[in-house]
Amino acid sequence: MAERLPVAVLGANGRMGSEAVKAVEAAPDMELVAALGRGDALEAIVDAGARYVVDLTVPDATERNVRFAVEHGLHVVVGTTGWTGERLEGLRALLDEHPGVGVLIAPNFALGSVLATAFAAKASRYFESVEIVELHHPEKVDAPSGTAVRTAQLIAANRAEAGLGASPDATEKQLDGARGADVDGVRVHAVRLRGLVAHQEVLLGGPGEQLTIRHDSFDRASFMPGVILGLRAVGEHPGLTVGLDGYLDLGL
Ligand SMILES: NC(=O)C1=CN([C@@H]2O[C@H](COP(=O)(O)OP(=O)(O)OC[C@H]3O[C@@H](n4cnc5c(N)ncnc54)[C@H](OP(=O)(O)O)[C@@H]3O)[C@@H](O)[C@H]2O)C=CC1
Ligand SMILES: O=C(O)C1=N[C@H](C(=O)O)C[C@H](O)C1
Repeated sequence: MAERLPVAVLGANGRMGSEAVKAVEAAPDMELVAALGRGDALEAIVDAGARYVVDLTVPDATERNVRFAVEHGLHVVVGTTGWTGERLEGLRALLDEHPGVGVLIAPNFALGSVLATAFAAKASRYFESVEIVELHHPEKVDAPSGTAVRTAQLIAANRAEAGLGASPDATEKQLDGARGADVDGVRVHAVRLRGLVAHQEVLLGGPGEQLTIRHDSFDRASFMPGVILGLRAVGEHPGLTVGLDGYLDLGL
């Protein structure tokens, strides 16, 4: 039998990390060799013989964790949010110094969400107006969600390619925040509501019509196939990949 992938999970006591621990333990081709929480020394993942790391921590910790893993030659699958353009550039430069190491930064591991984002980006060039509403559980510490930021960036890039600019908006007076956040010219609205897990709607409007592209994660189990897929593929994709779609042939 082939050697099992030795995996360490960071953020192992969190909502996502605890699910990832179970998913790795259940994967026949993987072995969970370390499960670290806040305050545990990162050296433990090296001592445990991990070759793959999953980071599901907090925006303030993820950059340090990922850089540590890359510097030690470990492949990393990252679900944590907070990866600004500047952080990504820094990581790209570090990866150039460590050829062969792969990092996947996946704003969303749910296949339906990855598809919804891809569909929305494609559709956005055919509609005059587009706005994003993301809806999450009230424990979420960041807004807007990483998924919404990524969706807005891809929409803006697709619209720019098609020669389209920002959606029309005659607003002259507003209460602060009433029109949401501006991400690359796309308005993003964040809802935090008890009972929700992770949801997103992209609203596309044209004369006399609306297309809504909605995805719902009702349970964190929805993210686990993507985490496992990422772990199986990351070693075959040296350098930085942003978005699980980078490992999927979506044909879009
Ligand atoms: N890509 C995707 O598909 C998804 C991504 N996410 C993202 O994943 C991240 C985690 O979300 P969630 O699980 O809900 O958050 P939680 O707050 O439940 O979990 C975060 C965990 O990280 C721990 N932690 C903090 N700092 C460190 C550190 N330096 N080393 C190790 N562990 C640390 C925390 O410890 P303590 O409990 O002691 O504070 C906590 O247990 C968020 O950024 C979220 O947006 C969430 C869902 C899906
Ligand atoms: O914090 C969460 O819960 C989620 N975070 C990710 C994000 O910010 O996009 C992914 C998903 O939306 C759940």
